[in-house]
Amino acid sequence: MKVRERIEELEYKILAPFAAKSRDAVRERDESPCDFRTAFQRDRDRIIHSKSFRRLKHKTQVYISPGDHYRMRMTHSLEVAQISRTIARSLMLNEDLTEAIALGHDVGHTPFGHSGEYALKDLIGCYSHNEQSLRVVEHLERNGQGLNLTAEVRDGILNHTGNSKPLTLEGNIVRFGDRIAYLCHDYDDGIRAGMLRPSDLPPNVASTLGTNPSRMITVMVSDIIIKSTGKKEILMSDPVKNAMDQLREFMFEKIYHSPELEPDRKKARYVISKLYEYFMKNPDSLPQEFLDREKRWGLQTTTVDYVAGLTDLYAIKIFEKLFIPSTWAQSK
Ligand SMILES: Nc1nc2c(ncn2[C@H]2C[C@H](O)[C@@H](COP(=O)(O)OP(=O)(O)OP(=O)(O)O)O2)c(=O)[nH]1
Repeated sequence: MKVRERIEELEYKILAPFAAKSRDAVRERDESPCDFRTAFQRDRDRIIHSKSFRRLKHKTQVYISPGDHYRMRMTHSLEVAQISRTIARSLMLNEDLTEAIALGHDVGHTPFGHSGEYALKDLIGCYSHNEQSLRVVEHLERNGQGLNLTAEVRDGILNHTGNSKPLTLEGNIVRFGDRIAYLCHDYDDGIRAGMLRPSDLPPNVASTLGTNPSRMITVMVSDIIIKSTGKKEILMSDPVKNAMDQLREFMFEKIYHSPELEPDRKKARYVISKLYEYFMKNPDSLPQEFLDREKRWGLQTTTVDYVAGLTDLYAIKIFEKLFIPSTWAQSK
């Protein structure tokens, strides 16, 4: 019996009845299974080895061009994976599936975080990073062939945010894991940036979740585990959910929509708009790989794919080269 088959059997013996089982997973296209790794382990590994995942290390979470101790999207994805895996393992759900969804959930994020996303939305009428993440793994990675992931992982990536919920409990864990991770690490980074103090927290947040970021994670994670054990749903108790919602409102006011960060957000939107407009007018300047895809997807989608895939650093570099040639000349 192969190692993978043994793990697949173990999943049936050990995991909760509602856990997703890797033996039942179906890929986009038929493919022979790996001898050692289950389908979900293999999906996780494919995501880790993808270019889009590597680029997350140079994509903004909240602060543009921050110091080394601030989170970028890569660190965010790792923290979402850590939090989500703890919850999955404690509930005897499929940890590998949870990890694959968590690591892949943001691969479609634009440069400059949500500012880049809003810029593209203004330009083309619709753009959602979760839909783009799915597009990346289905149609853009591996020179357009996609990663051929399982339906469970793709569903979790697509539905990690927004109104429709993932079909698996593992996907629903990542929805919570994402929020818990970003609220706590952005709060931590906000303190580091001198934009927040623990004493600024609304009293109900401080008394329910505490004021230390790691304590906040523990409170929310434990609450989900206690509330969801033996259930067919991923739940959070009302008091903790209310405190989490209040923390989110507080973070929007103090950080995500803060006037202090508006100049950076404005610059980011400007860079993205200029790049989009430039490549729409000069498609021949797109890299060959994208030009090849234009025939299938059309110019607008191809330009969006290119601009959305850029890292912050690379977007700035191209912007300077195209629009501020003197800066570009000096940097050479
Ligand atoms: N949701 C949201 N997040 C923002 C905004 N501006 C900055 N951020 C930051 C806060 C978090 O670090 C991160 C949240 O974005 P993500 O793509 O990680 O989460 P997502 O939009 O899927 O979360 P959600 O479903 O809204 O809780 O981006 C904004 O206008 N909306």
